[in-house]
Amino acid sequence: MLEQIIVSAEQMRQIEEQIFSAGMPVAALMEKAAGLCASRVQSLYPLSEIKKVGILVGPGHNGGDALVVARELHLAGYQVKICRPLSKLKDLTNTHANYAASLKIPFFEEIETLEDCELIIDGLFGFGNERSLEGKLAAIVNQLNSWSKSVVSIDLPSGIHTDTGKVLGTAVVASHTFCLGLWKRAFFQDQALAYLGKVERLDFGIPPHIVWQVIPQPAPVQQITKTLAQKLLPIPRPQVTHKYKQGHLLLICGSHRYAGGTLLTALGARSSGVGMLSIAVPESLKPILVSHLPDALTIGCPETESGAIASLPDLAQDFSNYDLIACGPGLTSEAKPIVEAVLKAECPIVLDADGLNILAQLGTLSSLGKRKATTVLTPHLGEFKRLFPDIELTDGDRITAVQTAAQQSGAIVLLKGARTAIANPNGSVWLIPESTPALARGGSGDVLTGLIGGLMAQIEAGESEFKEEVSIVATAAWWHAQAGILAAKQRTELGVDAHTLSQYLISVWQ
Ligand SMILES: NC(=O)C1=CN([C@@H]2O[C@H](COP(=O)(O)OP(=O)(O)OC[C@H]3O[C@@H](n4cnc5c(N)ncnc54)[C@H](O)[C@@H]3O)[C@@H](O)[C@H]2O)[C@@H](O)CC1
Ligand SMILES: Nc1ncnc2c1ncn2[C@@H]1O[C@H](COP(=O)(O)OP(=O)(O)O)[C@@H](O)[C@H]1O
Ligand SMILES: [K+]
Repeated sequence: MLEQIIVSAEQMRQIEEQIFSAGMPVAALMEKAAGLCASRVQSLYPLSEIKKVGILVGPGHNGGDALVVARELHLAGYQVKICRPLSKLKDLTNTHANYAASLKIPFFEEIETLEDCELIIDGLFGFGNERSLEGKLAAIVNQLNSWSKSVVSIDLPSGIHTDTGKVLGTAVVASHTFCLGLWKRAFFQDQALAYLGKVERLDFGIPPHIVWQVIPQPAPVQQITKTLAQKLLPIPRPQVTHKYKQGHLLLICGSHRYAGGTLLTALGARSSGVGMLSIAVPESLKPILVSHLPDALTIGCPETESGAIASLPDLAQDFSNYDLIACGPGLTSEAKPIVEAVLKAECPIVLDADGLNILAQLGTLSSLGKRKATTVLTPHLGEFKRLFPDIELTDGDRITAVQTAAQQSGAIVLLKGARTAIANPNGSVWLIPESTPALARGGSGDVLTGLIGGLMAQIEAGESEFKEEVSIVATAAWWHAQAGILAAKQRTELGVDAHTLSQYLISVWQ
């Protein structure tokens, strides 16, 4: 459960405070957290493989953690050296420094003394870091980065802002980061990814009731996990069911110019397992759709001169037949009347690509909250800026930006990126913990739109009471990312074209 929660620096500080005021000694908690760091370091970098470890110690409790690690590694037989650039230390950190010195672990002020070390432990700053690294400290970090050594950062790479993930002047480029206690927001911010390396959370035993004293339950910012995604999947299906009970999705997409995107959206939808898939496309695209998706009901629509959808025929006009409509990929800007009509539907809708661009032109964003059913918007950053020109990404903070966008628009907003973020109008946010740059390819977003539509349609049609749509959207995004990861593992990062991606979706669950 705690694995799912994502906190800000302020919330972590308050949780820590509650633990201390309940009687846990500060030094004991540090011993637990840093003790875990020390044993993880020993399993990742066993003494049989490396001997010399340099420890970078800052003035606060992050430095205290580093000194505990220094002590443990020294006692285990590693050759440990400490670089402590600042003389003034917090009391507890100072006590650990005195003990380490009594063990004859050498202390230095200059980072150069660590150059012959095979591994560096970065305990300069943790979640207390808010100011920019300047002067001597910046020089130390830059020197360390220039060596390209293995670096384990305790809690956060020093110099990374805990909430926004912004680089404060400069920051340590870690090979591993051990996040202590609870996941912090920076781990889900695109701009921090290049600094984090491999990440893991070290659970030092925070009592859940203390967490809930500080943050509301359910946690406003959470990550989607495999367990949760699996739980939200509409399987097993009931024994007695039929196709319309398993969700009827209407896709409205495509134009002469963008036939491929239509196919990819449809393939994404098909892989969701949706009971019935109807696809409204320009008439001339019908043969190609039918040849690739014989299982779908393809509805040919009258076309404009340039091959965009001009109007919707009866079959695609009576929206009451559908559990959900996904609309947008490949429409071109000519399909304005189509998007206007879709916005009037009484069922939930998903808008992507040209659907979003048209929505931005219509200027009706603020009326989405008045729709009877849920609206899901799935912009990448460019579309996001067009849709929400007033929302600034202050300090590059994508999490707050998407949260604001959902609250402003009354829609579920999914902001695509290396770490996709999904926000609900009530303020809650879901984050996708891992993905792959293999997905940075034309068409992978189309696959996602279809998948979200197909999965949501099944949930809408289903009998389950639990229909928290934002978590279904997050499940689809998690699934999409996992398919990318799996495909990249088997085919390299170059082998994950969008069509291949759609074929890998179901393998995620096999
Ligand atoms: N999560 C938890 O509950 C636990 C946290 N512990 C450790 O405690 C850390 C937080 O400790 P602190 O609150 O002491 O904070 P930090 O150790 O992150 O550092 C804060 C200190 O550095 C100074 N400082 C911050 N940025 C600076 C800059 N750019 N230039 C110069 N000085 C700067 C501050 O004035 C303050 O004195 C965590 O990251 C973690 O490593 C563990 O010891 C125990 C459990
Ligand atoms: N560096 C990256 N790491 C992980 N996922 C990425 C990365 N770049 C893009 N993606 C994912 O790929 C998809 C791209 O979607 P989009 O920009 O709409 O492309 P398209 O319109 O060509 O389909 C999104 O789901 C996004 O999250
Ligand atoms: K650190």
